[in-house]
Amino acid sequence: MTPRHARPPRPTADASFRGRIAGARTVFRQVPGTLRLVWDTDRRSAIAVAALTLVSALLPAAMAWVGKLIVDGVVASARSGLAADRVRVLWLVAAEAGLMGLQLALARLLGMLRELMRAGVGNVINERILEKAVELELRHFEDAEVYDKMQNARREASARPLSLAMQAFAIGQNAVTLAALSGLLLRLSPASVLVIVAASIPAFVAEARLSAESFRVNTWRAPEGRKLNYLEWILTRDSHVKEVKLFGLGPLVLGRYRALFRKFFEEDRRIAIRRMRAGVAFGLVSLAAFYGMYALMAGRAAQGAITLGDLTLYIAVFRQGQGAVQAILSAMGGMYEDALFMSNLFAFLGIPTGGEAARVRPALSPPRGRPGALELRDVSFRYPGKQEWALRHVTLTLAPGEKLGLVGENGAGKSTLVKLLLRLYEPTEGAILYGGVDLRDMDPADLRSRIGAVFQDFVRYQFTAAENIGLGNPLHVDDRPRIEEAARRGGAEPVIDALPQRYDTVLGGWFERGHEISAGQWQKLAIARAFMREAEVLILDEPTASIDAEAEHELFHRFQALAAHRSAIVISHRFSTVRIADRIGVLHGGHLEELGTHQELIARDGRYAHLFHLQAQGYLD
Ligand SMILES: Nc1ncnc2c1ncn2[C@@H]1O[C@H](COP(=O)(O)OP(=O)(O)OP(=O)(O)O)[C@@H](O)[C@H]1O
Repeated sequence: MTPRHARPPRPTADASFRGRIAGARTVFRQVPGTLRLVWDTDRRSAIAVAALTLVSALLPAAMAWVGKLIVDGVVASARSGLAADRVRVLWLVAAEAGLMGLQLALARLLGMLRELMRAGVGNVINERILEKAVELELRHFEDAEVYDKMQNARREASARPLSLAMQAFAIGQNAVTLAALSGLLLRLSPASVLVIVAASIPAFVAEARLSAESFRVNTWRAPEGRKLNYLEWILTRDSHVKEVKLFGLGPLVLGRYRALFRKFFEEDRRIAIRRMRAGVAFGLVSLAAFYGMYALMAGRAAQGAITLGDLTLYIAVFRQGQGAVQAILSAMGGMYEDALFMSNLFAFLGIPTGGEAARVRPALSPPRGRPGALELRDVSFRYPGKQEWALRHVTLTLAPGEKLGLVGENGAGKSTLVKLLLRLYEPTEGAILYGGVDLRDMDPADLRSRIGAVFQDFVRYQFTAAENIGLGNPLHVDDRPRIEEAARRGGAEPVIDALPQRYDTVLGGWFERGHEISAGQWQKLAIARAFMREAEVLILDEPTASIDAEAEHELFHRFQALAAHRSAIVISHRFSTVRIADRIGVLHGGHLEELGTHQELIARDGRYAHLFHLQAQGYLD
């Protein structure tokens, strides 16, 4: 079950100017880390992009200057009527065409490099996220907040870092362009440089605010986004289709999907409209600034104070300058948004792990080969963030080689006990010892390598039958004789024999040529998987839920023989199964209520005896 957490308060922006500056500073602190990430991923492309960007940055000024020379040349040539002047003009036009061609080629080249980098960088980030996911512990996956962080990071991870780097390049490029243009403009009118910059600032502020809002909305939305994915999943998964059809769930789920989507869409629409309004308003401000200055310069040209070429230069430079300023400001806005998302990614990558590491160094390790005694000393456990105890004061010792049956109603705490034994969680109170060593002092990998387990919700790997078994021991995933032996021990041989390509048959319906098998057959493979390792302790959490009575009988007798030297814990709702265990524990509401042999518990005439007779009666009737 996924624990429900109280929803965090909806984040509100600190609206004060100081708060905003501080917020922006925190956000932009993500920039160096991100750039380093991109740099580390693909240095050669990064250098190439930087060099090409620099060349592109100088082109607008060069073209504006050539444009001015052309106009002045035309005027001069018209006045002089000399052929040499005409030829000079033609050369200038050819030069401008050359510059345009260069610009075009550079833009394409940059586009291609960006595409290649996008794939490379995206992949590296995704790998980091997956590596982190491998590092995370079960408690993280069962924590909705951490889960949301992961989804948030995954959603945006591949695109954002490169986007941020490209925004940084765009800022650099436009800054160089602007500097070159300003150099030209200063000659004519220093005031216009100031006008260009001043007219663009309000647009920038608006853009940054809207970016922050769009980020807040997206982050806030993560839990709902997950719900949306889940609804989509219900309607598109093969495993759900039977119930969806039978109960006619399509319209209901689709309705919920639509309602959620509409809510998202409304928020997006609101932001898009505000963006559009701000864009129009501030665009008009820039336009007014441009035409004001244009009128001024046209007047000066009309008076003959500047040449026609100067006026042309002025128009080109002013337009391009304004474009460059706006590009810088919008790149800064975009960078702000990217950096916000990167803070999400870094937050995910920064989730502290290693909580499972052994408390002592070097970690303790009981002797291998023979099972050790498994001891629960007054163990109590509460799931993180929960008030109720899932296990309370459980004390129990499992002698080496002993087989323990565990029974109890749904929610009694049986699976929780298994999670503690595997050290997927630690006891809130008390301690668990294996071979005399507290589990917290052992390396979890060492502990887990000694345990073979079949979980209630075992996995159906959409791989070959051989891999489905071999994955029980990654070191031997290709070791066919060992896999065959595990299949024999786990009673999976008949399943394999019935498959068209035996061990090489791809199982499940997800991929082409996949061969679907029954729930019981899947379960037999899962049991065989547990036999892939020389486990000291076997844990079977309801291993027989899907297999038929005859197979169950056979499994348990084989199991008794195979597990002769191993300890075992078998959880089952079938009393006919657990009765063959050496001792049986009855869990009730997290308490170990009864413990003893089948005979002892029957003689005691308590809960076990009651439930046993109830089930036996059911069979007899
Ligand atoms: N991940 C979790 N987070 C919070 N509470 C949980 C979690 N998993 C189980 N619980 C709670 O802990 C208690 C024990 O659950 P557990 O899964 O151990 O029961 P069980 O005996 O294995 O039941 P079943 O026979 O249905 O498999 C239940 O009250 C359950 O609601």
